[in-house]
Order: sequence, then structure tokens, then C-alpha cells
Amino acid sequence: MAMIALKCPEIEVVVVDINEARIAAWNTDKLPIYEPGLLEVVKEARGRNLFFSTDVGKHVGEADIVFVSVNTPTKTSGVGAGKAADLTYWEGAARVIASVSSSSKIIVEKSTVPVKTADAIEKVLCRNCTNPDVHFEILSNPEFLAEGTAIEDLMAPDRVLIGGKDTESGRAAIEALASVYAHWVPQERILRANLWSAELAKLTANAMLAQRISSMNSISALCEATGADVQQVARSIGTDSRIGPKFLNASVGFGGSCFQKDILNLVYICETAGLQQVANYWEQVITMNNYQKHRFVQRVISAMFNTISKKKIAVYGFAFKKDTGDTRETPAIDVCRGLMADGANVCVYDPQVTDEQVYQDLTTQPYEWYDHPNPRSAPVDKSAIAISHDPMEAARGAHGICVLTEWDEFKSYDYQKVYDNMVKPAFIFDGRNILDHQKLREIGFIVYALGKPLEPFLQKNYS
Ligand SMILES: NC(=O)c1ccc[n+]([C@@H]2O[C@H](COP(=O)([O-])OP(=O)(O)OC[C@H]3O[C@@H](n4cnc5c(N)ncnc54)[C@H](O)[C@@H]3O)[C@@H](O)[C@H]2O)c1
Ligand SMILES: O=c1ccn([C@@H]2O[C@H](COP(=O)(O)OP(=O)(O)O[C@H]3O[C@H](CO)[C@@H](O)[C@H](O)[C@H]3O)[C@@H](O)[C@H]2O)c(=O)[nH]1
Repeated sequence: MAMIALKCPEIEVVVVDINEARIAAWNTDKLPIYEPGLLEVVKEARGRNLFFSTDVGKHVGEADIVFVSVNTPTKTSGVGAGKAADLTYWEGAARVIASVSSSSKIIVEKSTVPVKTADAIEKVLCRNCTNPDVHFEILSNPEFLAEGTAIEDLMAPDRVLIGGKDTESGRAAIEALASVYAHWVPQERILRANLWSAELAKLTANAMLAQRISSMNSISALCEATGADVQQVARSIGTDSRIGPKFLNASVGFGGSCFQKDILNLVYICETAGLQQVANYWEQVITMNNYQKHRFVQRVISAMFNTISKKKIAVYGFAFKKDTGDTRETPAIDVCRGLMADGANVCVYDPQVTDEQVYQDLTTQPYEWYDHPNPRSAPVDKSAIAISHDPMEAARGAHGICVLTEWDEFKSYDYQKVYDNMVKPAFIFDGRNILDHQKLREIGFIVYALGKPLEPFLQKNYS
């Protein structure tokens, strides 16, 4: 919305949220999320044609176009729990829109939703609006930005996708929304589609992207078993223009609020459509991701002589990727939990994630985040968790370091100094393959590099 406000000065954009603390933060220079370049964009438009408010009724009532971008997490209870999308927030928003609307509106699905959601939302809107002159035209306009690169993705998107009905009012609504994006996006990048294709394209895009990572992660295990190097394999296949070089980085596992949730949603839709084989196919992407996180923990344990009890392990990076403070579904949660389950004490360092977030993530059940706490959370031993704001201190007295996020700063540390303060043998487990492994080995570290030939020390100890 900030980008639309920046690029379309004649359009008034009001961002409304029921979360007062977030709106308050949006009105300061300490935004509630860390995203490179976002503050500059917000500052340029805020107070001019970009506003943040908790007065949902007033601003939705006045709007011509309403983008609904509420959260659509995985259901945690009831029918479809653990897979289906929870549309409670979406339905709640639709009911509010219906109740405050005295003029016709275009309703834009910006959240990622199951295919056919537009149908359900239209029913909620139409049955709850008492004014017969009000018409709601629903469009699907899924968002493809990635966190950490949101501004550049929005500034020059590969495409903007707009799905709508093939009716006169549907086509007019598509063109109205297209004219907003046309302020800065070339026409050939604005794709028009029918509603169901647009909704399904978003789930499919995420499933395909995650599938590439799981495919490379599966090969990383085979590389370690055979002496092949997963980065060399990735480079070799990525030069085939039909495959392409992006999204082939083997890692400790993909995280983020979208991939797992959206694939599980796709799996659930397939199951309810009676397509069990198709559901099984996509679910395997998640299974492989879980295997990769588990495999990483096993590597740490077996390298350290099959016992990590009471050993300090420094965790470099807790966010699900670099340049964000977001920890939703970060592989670091499962890795830290796995290490602690085997008795280790973890000491987390991340340049952006708050202490409260780390504690919250490591002491509560999966399928929740700080906005939506789950009362059934089982507490874990807090004394096994330490947090440091200094990477050197995090590693002091540690037996090993696990690199779980690819923050650039990790590449430039003085690893000789880090090594000198660690217990020997000192291990580094590079779950992102970002460090100079040769140099680390020269210093004296035992290095596990994901998907790369194992050094003799690890071969002997790996069971
Ligand atoms: N995070 C991303 O990078 C990204 C990218 C593409 C698509 N998406 C999709 O966008 C949607 C939102 O994702 P997010 O990461 O911003 O979630 P989020 O949980 O960070 O934000 C959702 C916001 O909606 C607010 N909200 C809930 N119900 C409301 C209501 N009735 N009225 C007003 N506000 C309400 C919440 O208070 C919250 O601040 C999801 O469907 C997600 O899949 C996210
Ligand atoms: O080669 C790769 C690329 C990514 N990742 C990991 O995959 C996860 C997701 O990364 P990324 O896709 O860059 O970030 P997201 O913000 O989750 O963005 C995804 O999810 C969004 C929400 O649906 C979509 O809009 C984006 O197009 C889609 O890329 C992160 O843990 C990354 O570290 C890898 O392990 N290897």
C-alpha cells in the first residue's frame, strides 16, 4: 500500500488494522517490521496520501477499492486442522465491509486464500449488506513479494496478476485496478485472468518455489553420502535455461509465513477435491523440508560424539532469511528445539529478531505466532535458552556454532577470534553455505557444510 501511495500521489491510501500497537508503530519512524528501504517509502508518502488508522469502519466505508490483506494462517483446530487455511479473519473483514458500505466497492483479495474463496466472500458480502444499491465486485490480486526484498519486488515486479469475473462489471473492475498498477508497472507485466486461476496461481507459485528448494535439499543429502557438492550441482543445472539459476540454494530448510502454509492449503484443497495422489505429491515438499531440519540436528549431535548434553551451542541467525526480523516457521525454531531436546544449551544471536520473539518461538507450540497465542502451549525449559546481542559473546565457551540464517555480516567476522574463545574441538555447522570453509578449516574449525563432501573428522564420527 505504501508503494501504491508513493507511485500514485492522486490516490488516497489508508491502511487500517484492528491491532492498535501496529498502527501506532506505522505512524512513527520505528516501523513494526524490518524491511530494507520501506521506511524511506513510507516517509515520503505518509501524511501526503498515505495514512494509518484503526478506524476501520470510517475508512472502509469511504473507499472505492478495499484491499483485504488480513492473515490467513493454517487452521489449528477443527475440520482441516494443520492444513486448511483459517479464513476467520477474512470472513470477519468481509462482514465489517458489508456493514459499513453505503457505496459500491471493488474488493481485492490481497491475502493468499484457497481457490474459490471469492465465491464464499461474495456470499458473505451480499447477504450482509442491507443497501440494495451497493454492488461488490471481487478481484483476486495475489501478492508475490518476498520479505527482505519487498521494496525492490514491488518497484519492479515480474508480474502483477489480476483475476476477475468475465462480466461487464468484472472486466471494468479489472481495468480499474490495472490502471492503479499502470502508474509504474508496464502493461505487458499486468496479467489478467479469471478469479479461480489467479487464486490458484498464487498457491502454485509458492508450491513450485518451495519444491525447488526441497528438490535441492534432497540432493544435498545424497551429495554428503557420495562426495558430490550441492553448489556445484546447482550451478551445473541452473545454467540450463529451462531450469534457471534461482532458488536452487540447498539450506537447513525453508521457512517463512507462506511456503508451508500455502502448500498445506494446496494439499487440503486437493484432498477435499478427492485428488489424494496430487495431495501426496505436494505434501512431500513439506516432508522433505522437515527431514532436512531433522538431518541437520542429527549431524550436529553425531559430530559432537553423540552427546550435546549441557554443551553450549551458538546459533547464528534466527530469522527465516536475511534482511528480515520475521521468524514465522523459521527452520531455527525446529533446529534449536531439536538441539535442546538432546540436552544442549543454545545461545542465539540475530541482528534483527527481538529477545521476546526468540523466547516466544522456542517455548510455545508450532502453528502460532505472537499475534495469535495458543493457550495450549507447552512450556519448555527456559534455562536452556540464552540470547546474545554480540556474536563473539554468543560463541564464547561454545562447542559449536550453527549458522541458520544467511545474514551477510556472518561472512565478515574475525573467526580466528571466535575460535580462540571456543571449547575445542570447535565446530561450525553451516546450514546456509555462506562461510569460507577452507579458511575456517585452516583456523582449526571442524566444518560441516551442508551438501558438501564431509571432512574426515565428520565421516568417522557420523553414525
Ligand atoms: N508476508 C508476506 O511476505 C506475504 C507475501 C505475499 C502474501 N502474503 C499473504 O498476505 C496475508 C497477510 O500476511 P502478513 O504476513 O501481512 O500477515 P500478518 O499477520 O503480519 O498481518 C495481518 C494483519 O491483519 C490484521 N487483521 C486481522 N483481521 C483484521 C480485520 N478484521 N480488520 C483489520 N485488520 C485485521 C492483523 O491485526 C494483522 O496486523 C496472508 O494471507 C499471507 O499469506 C504475505
Ligand atoms: O534457494 C533458496 C531460496 C530460498 N530459501 C529459503 O526459502 C524460504 C523462503 O524464502 P523467500 O521465498 O525468499 O521468502 P518469502 O518472503 O517466504 O517469499 C515467498 O513467499 C511469499 C508469500 O507468499 C511470496 O509472495 C514470495 O513470492 C515467495 O518467494 C527462506 O527460509 C529462504 O531462506 C532456500 O532455502 N533456498
